Amino acid sequence: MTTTKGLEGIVAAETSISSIIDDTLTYVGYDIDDLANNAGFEEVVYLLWHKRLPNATELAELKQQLADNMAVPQEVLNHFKTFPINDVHPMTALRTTVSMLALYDDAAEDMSDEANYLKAIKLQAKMPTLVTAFSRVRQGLEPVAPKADLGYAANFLYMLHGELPQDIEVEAFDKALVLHADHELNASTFTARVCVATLSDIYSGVVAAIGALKGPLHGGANEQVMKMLTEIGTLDNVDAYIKDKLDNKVKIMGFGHRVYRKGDPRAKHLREMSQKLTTLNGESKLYDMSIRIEEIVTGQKNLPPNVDFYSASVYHSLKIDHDLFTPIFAVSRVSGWSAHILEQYANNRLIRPRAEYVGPGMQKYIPIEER
Ligand SMILES: CC(=O)SCCNC(=O)CCNC(=O)[C@H](O)C(C)(C)COP(=O)(O)OP(=O)(O)OC[C@H]1O[C@@H](n2cnc3c(N)ncnc32)[C@H](O)[C@@H]1OP(=O)(O)O
Ligand SMILES: O=C([O-])CC(=O)C(=O)O
Repeated sequence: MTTTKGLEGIVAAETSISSIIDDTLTYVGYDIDDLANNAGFEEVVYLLWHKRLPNATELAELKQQLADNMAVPQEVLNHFKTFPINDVHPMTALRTTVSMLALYDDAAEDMSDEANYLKAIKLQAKMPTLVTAFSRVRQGLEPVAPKADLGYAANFLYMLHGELPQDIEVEAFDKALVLHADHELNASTFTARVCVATLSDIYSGVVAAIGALKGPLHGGANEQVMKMLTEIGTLDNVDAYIKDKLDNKVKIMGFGHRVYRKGDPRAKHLREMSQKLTTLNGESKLYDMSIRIEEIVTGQKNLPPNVDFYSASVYHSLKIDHDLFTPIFAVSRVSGWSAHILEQYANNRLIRPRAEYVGPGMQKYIPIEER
C-alpha cells in the first residue's frame, strides 16, 4: 500500500456537478466567469441540483419554494437566547442549529428522492435565516423575518441589517454567492459525501460539511484574512508584516490552493468587487493593502490568492461582521453540498479507504499490575 498525504492528486469520486481542469472552474460545463458575469445565485442553485439551467418558470418556482421555506421553527430561534451567544463562534452556532432543524422536520428520516430534494430546498432556504437571526440576537435585537418578494441575496442582507439593501450591494453579494457555490471535491464537500455514503441523512451530511468548512485552511480563511488586514492597519505596515510572516514560515491566509497552480479564477471577480466597494465606502486602503500583499506573496512565494482573499474586504464593505464571513460561505456552499449529496445517493457506494499502519509491531498484553 502507498499513502498520499492529504490525498493529494487522488481521484475519489466521479461528478458531473463541477470541474477544475487546467485552472478553469466550471459548474456543469459553464465557465465560472460566464456564470459570475451573467447568472443569478438561484439560477446557479438550480443548475447544480438539476444539472441544467432553468427556464423562466422553473426559476420562478425555485425562488418561490425558497421563499416559502425561509422561516425557521421558533423552537430553534428560541435556542439562540439560551446559549452564551456572545462567546460562541457563529459557525459553531450554525453547525448546532442546522442539526436542530432536523428535530423539527417530519421528513428528516425519509430517504425518498422527493424528500431529499425538498430537504435540500429547506436547508438552502433556512440557513440565511439562522445566520442573520444569530447576528441580530447577539446584538440584543429581534430577528427580522424574510420578505417573500426579495431574492435570496437581498433577503440575506435585509434580514442581517433590518433595512433594504442598495442594488449595488445585492449585486455584489449575489455574485459572491455564485462564486462560492461549488468547487469539485473540496474538503467540506468530500466530508458531506463520506457522511451520506453510509446512507446517513442529508442534515447529517450538511452538519459534517459545516464542521469541515469552519477550519482556517478551508472556508475559515476568509475571516482570518480580515483579521490580518485589521492587524496590519495601514499600507505602510504591509511589507514588514508579510516579510516577517514569510520569513517565519507562517502561512498567509487567502493564498495558495491544493488544485490551482496558476491561480484561482474566482479571485479576479472578488478583486474587482473589492476595489469597487471599498472605494464606495471610503475604505480603499483595504484594497490597496490587499493588492500590496498579493504583490509580495505572489512575487516571493509564487502563491496566487484564492477565493477567500478578496472576499474578506468585499464582505467587510457590506458591513458584515467578520466572524460571519465563513457562515456566509456555508450559506452559498450548501447548494453544492446538497448537489453532491444527491449525486452520491443516486450512485452510492460506502467510502472507506485504507490507512497504512505505522505503529508498533505485534505485542503481548501485559496485566496492569505488571506494567
Ligand atoms: C475555500 C478554500 O478552502 S481556499 C483555501 C483557503 N485556505 C487558506 O487560504 C489558508 C492558507 N493556505 C494554505 O494553507 C494552503 O495553501 C492550502 C491549505 C490552501 C493548500 O495546502 P496544500 O496543498 O496542502 O499545500 P501545503 O500546505 O502543503 O503547502 C505547500 C508549501 O507551500 C507553502 N504555502 C502554502 N500556502 C501558503 C500560504 N498561504 N502562505 C505561505 N506559504 C504557503 C507551505 O508552507 C509549503 O511550503 P514548504 O513546502 O516550504 O513547507
Ligand atoms: O477546493 C478546495 O480545496 C477549496 C476551495 O477553493 C473551495 O472549496 O472553494
